[in-house]
Amino acid sequence: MKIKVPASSANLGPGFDSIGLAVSLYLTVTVKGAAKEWQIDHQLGDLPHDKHNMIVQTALQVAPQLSHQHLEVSSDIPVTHGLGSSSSAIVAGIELANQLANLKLTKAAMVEIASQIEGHSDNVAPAILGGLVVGTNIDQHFDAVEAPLPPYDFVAYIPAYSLATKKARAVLPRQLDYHSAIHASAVANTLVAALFKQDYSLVSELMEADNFHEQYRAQLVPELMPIRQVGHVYGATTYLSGAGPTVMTMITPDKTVAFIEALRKKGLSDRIEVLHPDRNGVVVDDQ
Ligand SMILES: Nc1ncnc2c1ncn2[C@@H]1O[C@H](COP(=O)(O)OP(=O)(O)OP(=O)(O)O)[C@@H](O)[C@H]1O
Ligand SMILES: N[C@@H](CCO)C(=O)O
Repeated sequence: MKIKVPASSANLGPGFDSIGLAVSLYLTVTVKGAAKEWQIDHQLGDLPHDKHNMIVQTALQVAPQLSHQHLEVSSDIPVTHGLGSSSSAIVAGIELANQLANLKLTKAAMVEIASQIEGHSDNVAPAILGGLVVGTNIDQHFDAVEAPLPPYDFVAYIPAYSLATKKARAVLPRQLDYHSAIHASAVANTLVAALFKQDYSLVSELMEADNFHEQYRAQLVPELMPIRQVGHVYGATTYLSGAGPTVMTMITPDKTVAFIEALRKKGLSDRIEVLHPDRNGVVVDDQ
């Protein structure tokens, strides 16, 4: 059995902790069979190879009775880079428990569990459901609405350094004053309306008008503003993906190549991936 989970790009500017898009990088977990102890084969740096691995920890949280398994994990989602690697691991763990313990969880139930574990739902919801998801936890449950997919390429500029979500949340203010909060929320509300109306010139303006997090995190990700400026030359829209440091640019496909060449000319030499929305979310292949 193989479990495949997409990466996700959260926030899309002002949709802080509430908007996320599943994108075309993947974590794959292959279940090789029963084992004496949990054994996780992977080449993903210093992540644990035993029961302390986040995928196993999550699976055991959902189904504590699971017997030990030998798993093979591969992933092209960079870890601690703002593309939802932890959410993809959590979602893989929930699906692993779901399949091995035959829990028959619906996707909605999986989102509930995953958002409780992750603490916010903007990465886990698209990783499970696929597509562009707007959602929030309220009264102990999760409300999610799937939005139309923007017809754009998503160019991810992935700096070589990593940035833990915890560190990127530590630079945020503890409070916003009342008027600033109302304005920030008004921008986010209008962005959501524009996404559903598929009015992408409005989407572009509002996606770059975040007041919740980007101005505080820009000091940690010096690439954000230069990439946004280059993007403007190509009519593109740029935001900080999740907690960063990945910088995401939403661009008309016929401009993608020229945009990437312009980034390279500016000396931005780190990894670049041209991504597309993933429509499926987590999938299981029984072969
Ligand atoms: N494939 C994986 N297997 C097991 N654990 C993983 C895997 N990928 C990520 N993790 C865990 O998730 C942690 C990274 O989480 P973090 O929230 O800081 O970054 P991120 O999820 O990549 O970024 P963001 O939440 O901003 O999109 C890693 O330190 C590791 O503990
Ligand atoms: N919304 C989250 C995503 C990262 O987990 C943040 O920006 O901190």
